Amino acid sequence: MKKIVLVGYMGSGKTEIGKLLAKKILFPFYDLDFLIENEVQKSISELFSEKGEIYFRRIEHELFVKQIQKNESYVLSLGGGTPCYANNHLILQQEEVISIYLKASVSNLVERLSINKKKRPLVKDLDATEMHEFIAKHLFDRGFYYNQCKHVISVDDKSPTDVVEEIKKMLL
Ligand SMILES: Nc1ncnc2c1ncn2[C@@H]1O[C@H](COP(=O)(O)OP(=O)(O)O)[C@@H](O)[C@H]1O
Ligand SMILES: O=C(O)C1=C[C@@H](OP(=O)(O)O)[C@@H](O)[C@H](O)C1
Ligand SMILES: [Mg+2]
Repeated sequence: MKKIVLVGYMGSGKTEIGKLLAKKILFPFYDLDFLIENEVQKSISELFSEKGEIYFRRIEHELFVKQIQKNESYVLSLGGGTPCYANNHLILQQEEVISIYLKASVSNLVERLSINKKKRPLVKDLDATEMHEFIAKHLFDRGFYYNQCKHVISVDDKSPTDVVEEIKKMLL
């Protein structure tokens, strides 16, 4: 059984690459944000604005634990903050979990997040300069958790397909 778990900052490509990877290796695909939205019947943005981040992190932890307890192979894309709260990073150390950190540079993240930041409450109100400063510090703070992953793949200047092929080779 292989539980392939994608980790990384907002905009690193967890959702897009997870979906593509699952399709390529014929695994079920789960996205933790989607599981949360389905559970509470609200968007992530609505959840943050109506219930606040602490409530979001509780739901995020509960659904992460529930998903990781499923005895099946799958690809699971986390949210950018998942490993950083409620000791969730310790779950990534479980034997059947193949955790992969999709590592992106600050400039690449700013470029990608600027395309569609409205759905990301933590950066939706930042301009390009503010976003660069915010992400640089946030990425530094979160590096400890992201680097607990068993594998690290740089995603800078690589297409989603390139990254998926690299992950497939690594899984062999
Ligand atoms: N390797 C890549 N190269 C270029 N753009 C990418 C790549 N991976 C993802 N993207 C784009 O970056 C944005 C964020 O991707 P997404 O999968 O939502 O990231 P995450 O789930 O990590 O926040 C989307 O617009 C997506 O199309
Ligand atoms: O970095 C974070 O704390 C968050 C990342 C988001 O997921 P993506 O990384 O898929 O955007 C989502 O869980 C929420 O906006 C919080
Ligand atoms: Mg995502």
